Amino acid sequence: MSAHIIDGKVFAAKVRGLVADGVGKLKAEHDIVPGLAVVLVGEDPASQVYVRSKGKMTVEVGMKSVEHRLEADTSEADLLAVIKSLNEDPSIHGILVQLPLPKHLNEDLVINSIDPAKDVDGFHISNVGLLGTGQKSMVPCTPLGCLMMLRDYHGSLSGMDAVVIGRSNIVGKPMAQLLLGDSCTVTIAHSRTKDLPDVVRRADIVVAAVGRPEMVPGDWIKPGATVIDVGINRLDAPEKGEGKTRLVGDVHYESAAAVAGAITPVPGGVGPMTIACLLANTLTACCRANGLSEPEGLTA
Ligand SMILES: Nc1nc2c(c(=O)[nH]1)N[C@@H](CN(C=O)c1ccc(C(=O)N[C@@H](CCC(=O)O)C(=O)O)cc1)CN2
Repeated sequence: MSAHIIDGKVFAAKVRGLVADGVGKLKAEHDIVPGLAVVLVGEDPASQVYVRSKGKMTVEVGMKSVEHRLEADTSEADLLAVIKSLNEDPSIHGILVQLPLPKHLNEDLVINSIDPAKDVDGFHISNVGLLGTGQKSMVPCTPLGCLMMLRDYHGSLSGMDAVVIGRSNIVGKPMAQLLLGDSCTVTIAHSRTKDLPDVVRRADIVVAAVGRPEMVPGDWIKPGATVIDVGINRLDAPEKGEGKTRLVGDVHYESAAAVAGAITPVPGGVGPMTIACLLANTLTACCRANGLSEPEGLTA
């Protein structure tokens, strides 16, 4: 058996197309342009790439893009002042602080200083609480992207057994809430879970978000299950040349693809959906801020 490959690049392009349509309609009917501000502190190379991509794609879908690049030693007070000015700026509907932040900054404090209505990452404690209680919220981009791919592939997820491996605030916990919201029976597994292979073997849906390269082998996967690999791990690849690297997920792709019904690759799976969902969330935030109906198919 060979799994269906869920192509995140193609799916993300479709989502960005829907966002661009929504942005065009807002402009034509209401003369409103959604604005997204991204704040980057420091020079983490991967973060710089993601922030550049976010800015480029924001402009491509017709939105206003603002970038604040701050020095690595920026004080908490200065960062909070930037966020305050963005909270008060009516042309900005979405604010995102790129993570990870340098160690001297308190991530929770910084995130919770963002206006929850503009918190397009869905990390603010108010949005976490709203999602956890099944109320309308901003939903974290990576789990939202996973949910969209699962719904697109399966239609209804109702009654399916889902295992989320990983309990981070950014992916594992919100992913579990979203699957619960779609009536899955959800298990959150983590480093202390007993008999992890057996737990995973029971699942119709496996979401791997642990950050450990190729930790989940194919013989943990139930035949026909759907595997969503959130991991992005960079390994040395001397076979490609000196200093070269290759990306792998948290799932051992070849062995898992041999038994799964469907699987997301790395790269080209969940990753591209993260930025597409950020744009979708910005459009949603803009519609909500203006009392307009939300775009269809772009929210949880
Ligand atoms: N404030 C936030 N910070 C971070 C988030 C987030 O959602 N909000 N997520 C990640 C980084 N991230 C976006 O910010 C992100 C990660 C990966 C990709 C992606 O498209 N990956 C590609 C591979 C890219 C590569 O070659 O490195 C793929 O998987 O195909 C997009 C966005 C942490 N920080």
